[in-house]
Order: sequence, then C-alpha cells, then structure tokens
Amino acid sequence: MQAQNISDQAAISFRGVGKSFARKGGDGAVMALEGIDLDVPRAAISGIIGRSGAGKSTLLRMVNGLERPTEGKVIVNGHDVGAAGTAELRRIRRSVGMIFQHFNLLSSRTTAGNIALPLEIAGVPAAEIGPRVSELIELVGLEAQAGRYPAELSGGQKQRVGIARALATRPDVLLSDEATSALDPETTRQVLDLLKRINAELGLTILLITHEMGVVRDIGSHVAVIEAGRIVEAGETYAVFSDPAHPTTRSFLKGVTGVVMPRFLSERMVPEHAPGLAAVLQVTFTGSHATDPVLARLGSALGLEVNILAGAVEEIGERPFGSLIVSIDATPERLAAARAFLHDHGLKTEVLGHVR
Ligand SMILES: Nc1ncnc2c1ncn2[C@@H]1O[C@H](COP(=O)(O)OP(=O)(O)OP(=O)(O)O)[C@@H](O)[C@H]1O
Repeated sequence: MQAQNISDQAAISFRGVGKSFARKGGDGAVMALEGIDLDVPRAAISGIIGRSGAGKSTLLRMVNGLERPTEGKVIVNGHDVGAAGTAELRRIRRSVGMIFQHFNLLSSRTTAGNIALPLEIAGVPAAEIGPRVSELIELVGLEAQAGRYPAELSGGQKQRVGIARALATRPDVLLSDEATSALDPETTRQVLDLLKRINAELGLTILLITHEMGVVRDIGSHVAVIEAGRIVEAGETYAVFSDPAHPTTRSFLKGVTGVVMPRFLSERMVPEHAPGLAAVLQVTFTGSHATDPVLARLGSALGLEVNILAGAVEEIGERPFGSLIVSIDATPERLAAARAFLHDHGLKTEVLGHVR
C-alpha cells in the first residue's frame, strides 16, 4: 500500500483524504482523518491497523460511501465515491461487500434468508435467488445450517453467514470491520482461512481493519498503520513487520512477531559497554536467510563465541522470519566486525545492551 498516481493496480485509492466531524453542541470539529494517501492493491488482502479511535472505521466506511470525505477523494474501481450521485452510489455499494464484528444478521431470518436479503433488495428474480443462495452456502460450508436462525449458530457460523451475504451480489471488494474480534482463536483461524480462500478463488480485494496484528500477519499481504487519523507506515506486510520504522508499529508488533526479551536478561542489562561485559544483540533474519546457519559460520570465521539466549522463527504471510537474541563476548572492534559479517550475510542486528 503506497501513495502513487492512481493506477489500475489499485482497487481503492485514497488521495489527500480528510474527514472532520462536527462536535456535538456545535463546539468546533473532530479531525478523524487527515492527509490520507493510500492505494489498496487489487485482488490482495490488505490490513489497516490502529488503536481505538485512530480512524479505522471512518476510513473503511468511506469506501462504500457510508461516510463522505470532507477533503480529498476516495476512488473505488475508478469511481469517485464522494462525488457519486444516488444511482452511482448504489452501483458502487453493490460492488463493495462488508462484514462486521457483530455480524449484523437479521434474527428473524434463517441462514438462507439472511443470504438472500441483498439479492431481494437488488431486485434479482426469485428464480435466480435460490440457486445463488445454495452456491454461497456451499462456498462458506454451511450446508447443514441453511435452515437455522442466527440464535442457533455459533459465532464462527454467524460470521460465515455474514461473509456469504456480503458476497451475494458478486462484489469485487470486501470490507471487513473487525470481523474476527468477537471470535475465539480457533474460530478466528477458520474465518481467516475462509477469507484467504475466497480471496484466492474469487480474486476478491479484501480490506480489513483490525487492532490485532496477528490477523494481518496471518493473511494480509499489505498493511497500513494508522494513528490519530494519519497513516504512519504502510507497505508490504513482510517488509513492515520485519523492519518496522515507526514506534507505533513497533509497539503493535511487541509480542506478535520477534522474541520477547527474557526477564533474567533485561534485569541484568546495562546500556554501555565496559570491560568484561558481553554485547546482547537482536539478530533478525528475513526471507531466504531465515534458515541459513550464519551464526555458526560467524563463530568459525571470526573465532567468536555466540550464545543464543532466545529465539523464534515464524511465518509472516507464509515467508519465514526469524529473530534471535544472542550475546557475543568481544571488544567493540570485534563486535563491529561481527555485525558487519552478519550484515554482509543479509542479517540485521541491533545492540540491545550489555551483560556480564
Ligand atoms: N459520527 C461521528 N461524530 C463525531 N465524531 C466521530 C464520529 N465517528 C467517529 N468520530 C470520531 O472520529 C475518530 C475516529 O473514529 P473511528 O471510529 O474511525 O476510530 P476506530 O479506529 O475505528 O476506533 P475503534 O477501533 O474504537 O472502532 C474518533 O475520535 C471518534 O470519536
């Protein structure tokens, strides 16, 4: 997700988008969003992450015209949503499906009835609705629950109904507003797998907002981090997660990627080098280097002893990403040589402190 000229590659483009809301009682305005420039790539899964009140929902709701920008443009499939008249807005909304944290199902309708609703509203002939609903029920794996009411469904099943309903009018963009936030980890996993599958099978562009980095790590190829109404970092998830530039991104990533510093170590660590102290380094491995035996080679090439204190190798979007915390007992000059060696082998290092 990058700001660039509007291109066919982007399903959704935000250009200089701002949104202010009048405060209740007419006392000035709240700037919910400011200066948003973002391209959401077509047929990919992109995540927008931010804390509560950062502006995520407002940003998402602009894509289907539920909110209009007070500045700038939101372009969806080449159409300016903010400038669209009623008929055009209706067309845009049909091409943009949405799913919600609390599912928003009609309790008086069965699974099949909920999925049929957008087709009825769109005026699809009755004879076509039945087969389309069956197709959608099969797509989301709810054949056994077709005649059940929402109260008789689990959270994961309700969200599957929500997904099928959102896909009924064959949109090419799916918006997800915290769709897994009310679900347990196992159900979250299943719903994310379903979103991934429909993205691949239908070539659907998915834009999801979440406050959980894990969701973006698992299925998002692109990510934008939003804070206080501004985008502070955006790009391919792998690049952003393996080398976060902004403090907000770093703080979101704590505990989601990378290793957690063991307490026994953090309590003993001092910031400055002194004779007799070993340097504690965070070593980050990305891409193909994630599985290379570089540390062993470092030991033999420079005659240094490297102690591994903590480590993890994980996947971000199915690509390996590893981080290790190691200690190296060396003079500052030899430490610099070790870091240069690691850097030459594609690894990133950061000195976290020193320990005895
Ligand atoms: N209709 C509105 N009227 C006035 N202020 C609003 C309105 N909608 C949103 N805001 C304000 O805009 C800011 C962004 O809100 P938004 O709901 O987009 O944040 P969010 O990141 O989605 O938060 P959450 O994760 O809690 O839903 C907040 O300060 C919010 O209070």
